[in-house]
Amino acid sequence: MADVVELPSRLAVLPFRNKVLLPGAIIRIRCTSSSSVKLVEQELWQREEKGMIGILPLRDSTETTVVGPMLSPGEGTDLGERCSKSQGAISDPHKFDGKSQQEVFHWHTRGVAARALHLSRGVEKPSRRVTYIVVLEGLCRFSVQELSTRGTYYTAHILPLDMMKAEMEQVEQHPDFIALSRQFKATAMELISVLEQKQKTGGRTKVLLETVPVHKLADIFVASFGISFEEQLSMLDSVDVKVRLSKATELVDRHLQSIRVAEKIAQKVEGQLSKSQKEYLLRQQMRAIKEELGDNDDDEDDLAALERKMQSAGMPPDIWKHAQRELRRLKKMQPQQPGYNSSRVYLELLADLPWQKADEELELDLKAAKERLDSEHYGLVKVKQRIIEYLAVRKLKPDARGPVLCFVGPPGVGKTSLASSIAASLGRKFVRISLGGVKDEADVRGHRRTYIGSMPGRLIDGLKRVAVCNPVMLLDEIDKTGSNVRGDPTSALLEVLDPEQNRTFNDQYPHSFTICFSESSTSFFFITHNFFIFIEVSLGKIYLSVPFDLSKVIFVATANRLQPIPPPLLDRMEVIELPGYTPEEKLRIAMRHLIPRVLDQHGLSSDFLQIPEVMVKLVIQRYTREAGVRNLERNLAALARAAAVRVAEQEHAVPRSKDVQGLASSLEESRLADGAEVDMEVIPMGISNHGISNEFRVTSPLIVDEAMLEKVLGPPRYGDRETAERVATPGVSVGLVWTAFGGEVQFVEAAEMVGKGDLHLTGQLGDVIKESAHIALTWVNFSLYHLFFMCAEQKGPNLFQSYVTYLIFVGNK
Ligand SMILES: Nc1ncnc2c1ncn2[C@@H]1O[C@H](COP(=O)(O)OP(=O)(O)OP(=O)(O)O)[C@@H](O)[C@H]1O
Repeated sequence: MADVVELPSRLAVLPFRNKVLLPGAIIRIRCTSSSSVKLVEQELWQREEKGMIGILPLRDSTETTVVGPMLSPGEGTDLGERCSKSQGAISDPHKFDGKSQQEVFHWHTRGVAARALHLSRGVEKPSRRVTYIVVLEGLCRFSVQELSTRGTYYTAHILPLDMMKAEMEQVEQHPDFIALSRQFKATAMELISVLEQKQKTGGRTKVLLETVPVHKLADIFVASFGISFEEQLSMLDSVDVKVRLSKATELVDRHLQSIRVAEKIAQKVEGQLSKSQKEYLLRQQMRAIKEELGDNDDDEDDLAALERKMQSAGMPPDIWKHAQRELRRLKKMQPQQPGYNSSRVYLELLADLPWQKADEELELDLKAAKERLDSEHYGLVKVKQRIIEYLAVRKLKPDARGPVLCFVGPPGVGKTSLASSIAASLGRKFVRISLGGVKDEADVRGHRRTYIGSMPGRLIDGLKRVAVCNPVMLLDEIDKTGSNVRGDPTSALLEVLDPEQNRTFNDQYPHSFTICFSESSTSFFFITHNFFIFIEVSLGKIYLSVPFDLSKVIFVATANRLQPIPPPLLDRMEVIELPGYTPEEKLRIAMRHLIPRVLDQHGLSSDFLQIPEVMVKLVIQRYTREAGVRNLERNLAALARAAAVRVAEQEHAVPRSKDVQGLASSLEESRLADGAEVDMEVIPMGISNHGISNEFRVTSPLIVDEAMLEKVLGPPRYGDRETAERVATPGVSVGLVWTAFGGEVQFVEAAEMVGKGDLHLTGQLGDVIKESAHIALTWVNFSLYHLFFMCAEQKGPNLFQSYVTYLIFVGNK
């Protein structure tokens, strides 16, 4: 950009309607009107050196205000070299062709000389009209002294307005100018930084700031952003560089502020947009997940469904209030928020608990109950009698505080099935809570709600499963609970069943259970006064108390042994012992109950399999050693499975009716005789599955014999011969022991070893047994014997005798 531009005294003038070209600005225009095409052609296109033209703003004459000297070139197309010094207006200077004469335009008296940087010529088809595209660069200001026409376009006699170099240098020294230019540059720099952040450009503009004289920069900056025509004109008229700088500073600053405000608004809008977009995206994802899970019921709002479920759960009013409070909290939470899930699970639990739902108790028919017990269980006369008494009391006083029955006996003696018979007699649902192996207190009490994956205790879970508040609840294997660092479940059960611990709650026999929620507790925990249970659950810092009426539940407990049950818990229950069965009783149970049940379970009947008494006896003697009948049942089931395979493997035949048989046989015969093709008659096989199963051709039932026993059950595991054989060995004696599995014969083996004369006892022996061995040794007064014991836990006086016998035997040998 040249510092000072030499201007001719006359320039062809291109009118800019409501537009200004400022010095330093570059503009690309398309010339289509005949006058401008002519101007470009003659002044720029046909010249060898780069031409220069004047750009003069032209204002629509909507008002009478005169901006500057006006020219009234008259009407018509060819104005010739006529010129006029009078001020006035022109009718559409672009339309010298005389097409429109209505509009009046006012020429501005100051313009900008412009140099063509680029020219391109085009011919429109099919009119063959010539057009030009011109890239112009604004050079310097001029004032119009005189305007005249040359052919179809205007020319102007002009005077340059820019200062000469020396003059400019002088102004540049002026403190006002220095201050103004500093201020302008600072504002311009700020604008550049803002634009840089937005558009990541601005490097080039910064260079301009350092290299281009500041009075030119003012024009360049103002020209680069949109301002009103009036402002553009005012900028054009600012010939004084100080005025120009201050105006430019003002305009740049205003532009800067407007960018900042726009940015703020944009950020706000963008924030709102991105939030709503995020929500939209999440909802879309949620919908997709639901669809994937097959849970695409969009209309069903989860929480609304939960609320409906809670409403229909029949909670007592105070619990309903508490649940509503919790639901309100949940509604305010985001699903991703910690605690949302546990809160939700908790409410689901409250909604699922059978607060009021109870099975209607049948009118208790004691005779029917007795018959049922007899039909389902062999023997157990005293036990059945006690159950009938229990039921009779309940019949007379349904809300009577009855004891918790506890069936104690070896495995497989019918404890569970007796409890289930009680439920059936009362017409109530039966739920079994297995306490075997429960070592964590939280298993019974439930987990803290603050614990991720927390669950209610087994009792509450059982109630949820059975979905009625008056089931018969079997606390199975109550003696099998152990303790560890996480607490003692037995103590929790004690709180459930021991009235002594909760005397403060109710001296009378209470009829409601309470679940309390407290932070102090480790989890759900039960404090009971008979049927009062308090379950404590932590809920952050909020203490809650939710009572649950469990008075309608009938508790029955089972245990294999009495010893592990803590005396206070034992006191709370009425123990009914089931000592186990003799072989004869087992035989009766097998013949009357087990075999029919096993056959039925395997889809068989006595037509397919028969197990004679003598074989059952053998199974009892040789394949089982138990107080109950569980293994016996298992062995019988193995025989039934073997028989089922055999029957299923047998070829089955669909019996033919007499007619069909006759027809078929005649067809078969004729076919065989002639060797010709026979039209086959298709007989529809409308036979149900049941029908087919009855069509097995059973020639004769399978009768279990000794060979089959060995084939199916393997070689005998226990035998009479074993005892005789073993005691024939020197140093082996027989002792009687009683374990959880019933009475058993155990072998005691002593062996003499070379050594110092110590007594070594091997195996897992209890203190009583160890003591017996030492007493025996002292008594016999022998020095060194080694005993081998084959049982794990044994006791009883007979072992002592065995030791003595064989210590003497070994010593005398
Ligand atoms: N006296 C009996 N009459 C008929 N069937 C019996 C008798 N005693 C036990 N049974 C049967 O033996 C099987 C095992 O009984 P059950 O499961 O009730 O034993 P349990 O004493 O509860 O054992 P565990 O202590 O292992 O739980 C059941 O099929 C049951 O019907």
